Amino acid sequence: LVSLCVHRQPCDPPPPPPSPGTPTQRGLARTTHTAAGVRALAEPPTDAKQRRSSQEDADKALPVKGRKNATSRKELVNKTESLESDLSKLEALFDHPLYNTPGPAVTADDRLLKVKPKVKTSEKSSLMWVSASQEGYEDVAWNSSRESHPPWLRFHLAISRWQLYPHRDPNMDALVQELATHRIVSAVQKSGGTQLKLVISFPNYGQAMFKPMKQQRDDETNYNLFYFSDFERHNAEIAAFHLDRILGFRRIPPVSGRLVDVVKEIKDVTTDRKLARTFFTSPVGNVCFYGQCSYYCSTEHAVCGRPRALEASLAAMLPDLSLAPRRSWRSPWRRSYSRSKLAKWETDPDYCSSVKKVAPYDRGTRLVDFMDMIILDYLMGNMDRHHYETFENFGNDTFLLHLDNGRAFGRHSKDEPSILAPLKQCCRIRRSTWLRLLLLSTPQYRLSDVMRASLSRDPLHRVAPLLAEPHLAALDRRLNAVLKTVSRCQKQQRGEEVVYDDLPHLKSNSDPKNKGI
Ligand SMILES: Nc1ncnc2c1ncn2[C@@H]1O[C@H](COP(=O)(O)OP(=O)(O)OP(=O)(O)O)[C@@H](O)[C@H]1O
Ligand SMILES: [Mn+2]
Repeated sequence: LVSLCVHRQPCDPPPPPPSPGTPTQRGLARTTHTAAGVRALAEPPTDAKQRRSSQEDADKALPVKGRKNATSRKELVNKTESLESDLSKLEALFDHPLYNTPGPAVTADDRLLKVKPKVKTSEKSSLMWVSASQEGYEDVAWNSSRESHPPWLRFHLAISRWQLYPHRDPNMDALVQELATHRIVSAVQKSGGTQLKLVISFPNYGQAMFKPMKQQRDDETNYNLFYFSDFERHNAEIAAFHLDRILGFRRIPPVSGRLVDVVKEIKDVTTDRKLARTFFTSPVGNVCFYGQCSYYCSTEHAVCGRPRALEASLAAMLPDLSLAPRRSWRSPWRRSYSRSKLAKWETDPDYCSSVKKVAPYDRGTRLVDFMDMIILDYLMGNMDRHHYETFENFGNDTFLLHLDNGRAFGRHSKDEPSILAPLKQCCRIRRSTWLRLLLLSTPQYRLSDVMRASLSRDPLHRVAPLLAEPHLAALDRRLNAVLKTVSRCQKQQRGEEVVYDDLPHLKSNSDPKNKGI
């Protein structure tokens, strides 16, 4: 006990409320991290937990400290070695030709935003952004040279018709670093949507979409909940970005995890009075807030710091709608969002043939782009893709934005076959996607290993792995199910090609038996 007190950090939580507590207390205790330490001891140790636990968790094992430490060191070495091997798999994956084949040439019309030179040639600078400096914001002196642009602006200027950012984007580290560490000068609620989220601003005028941690990372979604009642997960937003990049899509805006001080970085800087009014201190001394939204914005559903530190996901903001309007498309395989009714696609096995006849699914790559999206959703168990968006400027010939992934990674013990219905019914897949999936099913590039490696780079990995091992194992299992679906399609081929050939020059590698591609 003495040792526990000595090692307690000032930011450690106060003890959990007495059990069972009032419903509100129970809810608050759940949203704080008080249960995490206890659970961590029951789980197999991981490298991150080992590092973090050296003080707090090892203290709890005092009587057998010496012996425990010896085992821990060995396990730590093993874990470090296996993470290093996963990281080299990830590097090798991203070096693979399937990630480095040149895409279609990008012309000026294929850029989302254009830097227009000033009309008056008499002026010295070809372009200057000039801002009336506001409190907390930096004075801006960017010109048309790329070097002077902050990471968020480079991100915006690099968005093309085909992807949000290039493979091995030289701007990625700086952009993610900005999300993870830059000073927060403002935080206001984002209107629209069902659950609480904030728009965060940085001194260089960059912005991020903030989603708070609402439940423990490895809490499985209750089986009796309809998917549309599930809480969003901050770690799902983070993991979805990593998965989308590993699949080679690059259609999710970059996301970083961050531990935010809810007082200093939200309450003290917000100009949103409606938000500020919802802050309170919980019975166990944690600072909580709940904001205003159409669901789950009440004291019972507050998000709480520990006592002020709150885990959150911060997604890079897309260019403002006034500069780059987006079009929202209703998914043809949308769920009925009713507790009793089924949607047409659930009862009509020939549903795809009618979809294929109507624009925009009747030409171009829209149908196979849609298949890419549902494959991503199946792998991460996201049933909430009722709509998707595209950039209006690009018309119908463009990639689909995979926004809003907060309801993914809710269950690892169950796979949801209905998410794959479009693939089963249409039997169509891009060759490049299919080949990358085959690659990710081989031991050299195993999906779970490269995901573990990629996620280990997120700042919140230090607190605990972003995805628990059962979620990573589920990715491999689901990947096999996707590949089986494609094989089944090929066997029952009815005169129509299953594989959409977007890589004619890689045709020789398309034999599924040739897995070592
Ligand atoms: N990174 C981003 N940059 C700009 N806008 C975004 C970004 N991510 C999401 N949005 C926009 O904000 C809207 C709401 O975000 P999101 O869908 O993630 O919230 P939500 O509360 O889960 O919404 P819903 O309840 O409708 O599912 C989206 O429809 C999208 O248009
Ligand atoms: Mn949502």
